[in-house]
Amino acid sequence: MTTPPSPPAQTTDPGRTFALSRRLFVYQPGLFAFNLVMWSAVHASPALLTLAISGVFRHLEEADKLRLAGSAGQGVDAVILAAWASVGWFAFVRVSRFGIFYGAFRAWIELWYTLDALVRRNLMSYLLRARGSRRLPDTPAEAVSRFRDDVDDVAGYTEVWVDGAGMLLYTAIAVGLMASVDPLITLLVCAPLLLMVLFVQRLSPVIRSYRRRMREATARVTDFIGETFGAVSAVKLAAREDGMVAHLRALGDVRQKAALRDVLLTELIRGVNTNMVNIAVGVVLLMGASRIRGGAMDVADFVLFIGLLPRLTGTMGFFGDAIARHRRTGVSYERMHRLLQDAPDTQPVEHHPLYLHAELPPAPARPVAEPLRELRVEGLGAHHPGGAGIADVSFALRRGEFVVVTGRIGSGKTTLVRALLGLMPQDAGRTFWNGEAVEDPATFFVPPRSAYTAQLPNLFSDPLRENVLSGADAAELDRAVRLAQLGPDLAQLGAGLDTEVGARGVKLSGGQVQRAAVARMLAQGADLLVFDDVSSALDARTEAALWDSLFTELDATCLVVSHRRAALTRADRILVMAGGRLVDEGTLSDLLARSPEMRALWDGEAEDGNTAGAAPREVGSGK
Ligand SMILES: Nc1ncnc2c1ncn2[C@@H]1O[C@H](COP(=O)(O)OP(=O)(O)OP(=O)(O)O)[C@@H](O)[C@H]1O
Repeated sequence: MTTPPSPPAQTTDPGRTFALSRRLFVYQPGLFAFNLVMWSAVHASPALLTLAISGVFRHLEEADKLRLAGSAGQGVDAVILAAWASVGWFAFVRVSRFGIFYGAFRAWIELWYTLDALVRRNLMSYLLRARGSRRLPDTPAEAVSRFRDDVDDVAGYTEVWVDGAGMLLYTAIAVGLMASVDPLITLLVCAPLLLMVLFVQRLSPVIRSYRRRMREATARVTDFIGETFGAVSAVKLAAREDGMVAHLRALGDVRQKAALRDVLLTELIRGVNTNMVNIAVGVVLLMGASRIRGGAMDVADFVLFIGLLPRLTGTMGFFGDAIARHRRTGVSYERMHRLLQDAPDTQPVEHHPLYLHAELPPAPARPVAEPLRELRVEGLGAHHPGGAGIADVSFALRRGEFVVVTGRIGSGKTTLVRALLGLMPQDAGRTFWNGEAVEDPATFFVPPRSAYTAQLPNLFSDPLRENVLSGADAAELDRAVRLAQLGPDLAQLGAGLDTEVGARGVKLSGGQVQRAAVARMLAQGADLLVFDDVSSALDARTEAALWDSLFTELDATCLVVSHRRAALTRADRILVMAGGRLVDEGTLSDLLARSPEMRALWDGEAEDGNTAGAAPREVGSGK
């Protein structure tokens, strides 16, 4: 599995990034403003500290001069008092910085996590509800990375603005103070620092490409490990352990080289940066010493320079980094947009309540749906990215019918039910529920109208009970378990319904996963039940018992993908798919009489030895 390269940064519009970020920051304007004030105090207060220290030296120098000039008494005392006042001021600022920093940090964490949560909520909400965007454009690992890294980048970008105001204030004060003392030294010190920032800026595409390669190499290793875990038995069966280890080692080597390059460049820049500060301090020491000797500068001014300089480089580096982060944020917005596909680009920053400090409101009651009388599908078409799919499929399903979709492997059965239910985009056709056109199948075909069991159902890593109920009324539990033929399994599983099923239900057998998924579907009490080949992991007798119990106890309408006789013999009508088209439709006896395709399927099934319930059921017979 390869990770597609990230979209290039230059395609992002910096103005759009500003607009989206602004919308995000004002989610809680009070909290944002509080952060701005607190962090301005944190960043600008060191200038006050340096001023205080410089003040101490200035007063001491003054006292010395007064003493040398022969004056004593009140004048000197007043200056010494002023020096103590500066020390007191220093101590006050120093101590209050602890409090300010604590408050600022708490406020920042609150803001950051709130914005993180908001963006994640917005992405998830769109993925769960949006039309036509249900198929993820990339791998699930990529989607997780959007939720983790890109959301962090976008919400963390607030830091640039929160810190920026304080940094700007500090830079203005520091440069102003230094220039008022000695413009030439200020220029000599600031110019190389500025050049360094520009140099790092020029290097930033290289830094980004090294970083990107490192992330891609890491993602390849992660993906490979994930795939290996998912295919342990296949690897063992094929005796491919050595090959897998060698491949992992090769991926690890590539990752190591990419990581080394990235870290080396970053550390090199950091080293040069730190040394630039040392060089700047050296310049001040050399030039300052000669100026002090010449009387053009006093110790207090000198202290001012030495005190303000180190942080000044930090702030300049910060602004260089801020530009890079702005671009990175733009790229993150673009990636999220790609994940959401058809969403407006403002979707990640929309304002919605988060309930971080309050109880969640109760889930909205399920809408009361009009009971199904007839489902009609006209000219349905849907295609997978490779081009395979279904075209021009039309059929109708009336209340209480048991309709089986059958066909050879790859004939389009699964594609038909998934497209019908809106689980993949349709590219043609219309669907009518009791004569009313269905506008958005994905949000329409949900309980209580319809429920679906996939060919390979997913369970959550929860107790079996939670998996079966999945939000349904607990009163439905026993009946759903019984109808789905899950009862005998409960006796086998040590903890019955309290059994933890493990990630994706790995602690259950294939058949148990399918029966649990069927029970989950039945618990929803839906009108239309759609089964995609659930019989593939059920023995013929259990399958026959499953259909029989549905007929006797439920008033449901069923659309069932199957090639098994247990289902075919019970069908009111059979839809025969071949090459992505509906090639025939009728009762089993009619189809067996006229359709060579149906006869081939029926005979193929007999060869598999699946003969439970083999006698064709009369059309319209009671259930
Ligand atoms: N995710 C996918 N991406 C690309 N092509 C796909 C995808 N899923 C199915 N196809 C292709 O679409 C066609 C129809 O597949 P589909 O799964 O609908 O057939 P099916 O009749 O349900 O097969 P089976 O009996 O094996 O479940 C096949 O050619 C298949 O290769």
